[in-house]
Amino acid sequence: MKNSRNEKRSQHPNVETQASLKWEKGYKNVEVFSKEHLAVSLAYDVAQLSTKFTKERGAFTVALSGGSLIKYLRKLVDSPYAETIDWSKWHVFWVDERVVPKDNLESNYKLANDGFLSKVPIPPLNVYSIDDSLPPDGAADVYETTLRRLVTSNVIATSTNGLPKFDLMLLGMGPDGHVASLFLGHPLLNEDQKWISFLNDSPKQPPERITFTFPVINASSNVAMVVTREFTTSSKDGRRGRALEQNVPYSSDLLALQPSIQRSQEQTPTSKDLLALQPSIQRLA
Ligand SMILES: O=C(O)[C@H](O)[C@@H](O)[C@H](O)[C@H](O)COP(=O)(O)O
Repeated sequence: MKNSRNEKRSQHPNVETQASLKWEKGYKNVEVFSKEHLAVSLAYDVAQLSTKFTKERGAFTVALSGGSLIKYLRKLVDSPYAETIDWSKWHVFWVDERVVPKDNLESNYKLANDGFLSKVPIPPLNVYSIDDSLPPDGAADVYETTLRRLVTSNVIATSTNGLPKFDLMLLGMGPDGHVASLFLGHPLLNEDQKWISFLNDSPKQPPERITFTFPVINASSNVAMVVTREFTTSSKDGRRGRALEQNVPYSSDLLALQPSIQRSQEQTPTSKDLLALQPSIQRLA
């Protein structure tokens, strides 16, 4: 996210800007936070974007991932954001979802609803969960149809190449470098026609999922990768270790993730780079 934001953040009384570190290698868009400061800064940034897009477009489209991201949204449900954000303009989506009933503990919808959505007044019709009565292929098709309808009605903006352009995507990154449900070596990494695809063989449980594809992720106006875990360098089958040693081949995809990175023509971090951040993260945690 942009450098000027740090100045703005420092005007906010709750934000301790000195608690974040810029990574020495000079990736302008990578910041390392203590866990508490991450939650404070994330809330501040999301609120800023909510105000901007609500004013510009009359809507704010946010796509969530699962994982630990949800607990780092916790400051948004407190004062001042609970009262100042225009929640009625929010439209919430999932970048990936496990194809399980919505009340199942594995459901990303349930995770987000319990930890965040149930605590803020977003209109229920603006929360786009999957149809959990369908198998993965059907659920993916229905979700894509919903996105197309919302693009047509301009609730979701459109990129110059006709893709849905979400105002904000909040992504995590798994220990093997996966984002959304796009896993290293999986054929779905190359999907460039569908907006939403499905898999029955996710290496991470549960196996049945739907996921945004890379073209849709890369078309987003803003992407925040909220990475709070340690990356493993070895696993029983050695797969994770190899992924990290090979500098996970997401680099070009990640390069496209943030328009600001593209503009500055800087290198963007891969999973291996994020692994190198761990000492700093541990220092601040
Ligand atoms: O459905 C899922 O499995 C999650 O959406 C997953 O893709 C998650 O975002 C990453 O694994 C990061 O998870 P952590 O933030 O917990 O590391």
